[in-house]
Amino acid sequence: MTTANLHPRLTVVGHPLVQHKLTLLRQRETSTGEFRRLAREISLLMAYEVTRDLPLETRRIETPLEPMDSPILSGKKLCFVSILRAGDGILEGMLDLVPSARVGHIGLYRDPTTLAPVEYYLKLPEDVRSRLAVVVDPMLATGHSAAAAVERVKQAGAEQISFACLLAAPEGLSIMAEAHPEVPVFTCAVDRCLDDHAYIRPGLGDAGDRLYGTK
Ligand SMILES: O=P(O)(O)OC[C@H]1O[C@H](OP(=O)(O)OP(=O)(O)O)[C@H](O)[C@@H]1O
Ligand SMILES: O=c1cc[nH]c(=O)[nH]1
Ligand SMILES: [Mg+2]
Repeated sequence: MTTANLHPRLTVVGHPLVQHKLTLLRQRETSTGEFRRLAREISLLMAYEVTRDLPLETRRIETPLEPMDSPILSGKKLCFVSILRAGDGILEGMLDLVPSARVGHIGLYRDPTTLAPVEYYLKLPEDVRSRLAVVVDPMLATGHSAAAAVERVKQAGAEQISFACLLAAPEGLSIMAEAHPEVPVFTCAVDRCLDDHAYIRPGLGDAGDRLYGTK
């Protein structure tokens, strides 16, 4: 099956630096500090892809030598929405590239038995509706957390929404295609499948635990 069959608006970020860093990130022996650093670097590179279509306008400026009309980002710009807690490992890198972006947080965890997302926190910027909202989480596994987070952002009035993750399972992409087919999804890789505990295989393990050293 090709990736286009899994999701109509899927981008796999194939840049060699991203792919190299993703391999290091996946490795069992990668330390917590190194994992956090790699996730941040990959996210910065992903932010470059995610923002590729931001609209530009022209501003009259003066260089030291003469005036010119030069391109500049137009209107209200970006809001990153992190799905706590592992989303914060992506947020840092995206903010490195776009330091002025607004930030929202959605606290979600997967119920270990039902795997349904349980919401425990929500705070979005008031003007999220006039920004491109980029929902971030390293893992798109069953897809239920991402689908629920995007739904929340839609309820807040946002009309332009993207989702960015490090790894996606085919199952999660199908759920996103069903629930939010118009929302572009960016990932660094589409892995083989989910296992019996809904972990992505081959995957990278538990992203939150690896980012924060909690296991
Ligand atoms: O696609 P899904 O099947 O919904 O799974 C993906 C979710 O699972 C992980 O979070 P987790 O529940 O482990 O919470 P954490 O970030 O607090 O560790 C991950 O960061 C996603 O949010
Ligand atoms: O593989 C997975 C699936 C869900 N959450 C993770 O952190 N890893
Ligand atoms: Mg986790």
